[in-house]
Amino acid sequence: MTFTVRAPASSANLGPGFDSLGLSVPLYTTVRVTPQAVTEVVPLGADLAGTPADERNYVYQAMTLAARRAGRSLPPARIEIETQVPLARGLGSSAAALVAGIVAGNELLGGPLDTETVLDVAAREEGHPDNVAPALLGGIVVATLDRLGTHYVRLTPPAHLGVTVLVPDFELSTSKARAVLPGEYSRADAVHALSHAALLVGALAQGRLDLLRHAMQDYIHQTWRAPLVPGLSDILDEAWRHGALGAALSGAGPTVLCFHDTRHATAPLHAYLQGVMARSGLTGQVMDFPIDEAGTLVER
Ligand SMILES: Nc1ncnc2c1ncn2[C@@H]1O[C@H](COP(=O)(O)OP(=O)(O)OP(=O)(O)O)[C@@H](O)[C@H]1O
Ligand SMILES: N[C@@H](CCO)C(=O)O
Repeated sequence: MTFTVRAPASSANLGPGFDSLGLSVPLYTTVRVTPQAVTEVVPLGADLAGTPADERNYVYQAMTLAARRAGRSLPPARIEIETQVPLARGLGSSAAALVAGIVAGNELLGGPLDTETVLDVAAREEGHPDNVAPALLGGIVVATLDRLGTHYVRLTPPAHLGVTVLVPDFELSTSKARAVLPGEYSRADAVHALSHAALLVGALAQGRLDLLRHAMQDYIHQTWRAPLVPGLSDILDEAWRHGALGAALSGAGPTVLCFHDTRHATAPLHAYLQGVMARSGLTGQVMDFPIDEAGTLVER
């Protein structure tokens, strides 16, 4: 019996919540599984043309992670993969592929893993839970990973909170964007980061949209990554003047995320972001989204 798994994109960090905070964005990676006598892996669409059409594919590898955690072997199947999530742009394409694959593998095995275990397998594979947790659970999730498990709180998005993303037309791999980060930080930077991350989670939990732009300040990763993303510094400093409630580098970039109030038109923010792109010599897309609340879904 064929089944389909749909996992959403995500935006990690939200400024100071490095490796620990993220939200779910309604662009989807879809994995369609049909049990059959031999395994076939079929990436569909131009965006996945560069990904392996065999068992080396990241989605298939993720399916085997579910089997390994369950202590079973994966039955053969035809696995078709499609995505709306732009690759290597800071919108969690690898997390969507990973979560969709683990959930698909679990489903193919008859569901031996519960949601907490699926999340833990995904977070351990990615190394941090900030994309995989919202991809699996939807909404806004704050999470941490330790030797005992992946611990999280899922927040229902505050009323009137919408997302505007600027997605540049160039790729930036997470590994490259992590390589520019320092190995150590001063106590002042640590205190700045934890106080802002804590304030941000409190502001999101209480719907304090007025606090977002203050709480989203970050020196842990954005400062170091700014040279890789033309226009980022300007947007972080100025987007609030054009209607953004706060701004951050999305994941490892190069996408930039702004929060907006859904009661107000976003045309001035779009015009500003298009202007930054033009001044920075970039092309790309500016799009508005609600925050996805469903997370990963299985349909039979
Ligand atoms: N649907 C998919 N099928 C196979 N491989 C995929 C799929 N989606 C993503 N990938 C792999 O993940 C890589 C992108 O991962 P990377 O961590 O660099 O960026 P990202 O996840 O899009 O962004 P970020 O982690 O910053 O949010 C792609 O180059 C590809 O190798
Ligand atoms: N927290 C991660 C997200 C991208 O995987 C980073 O910023 O490197």
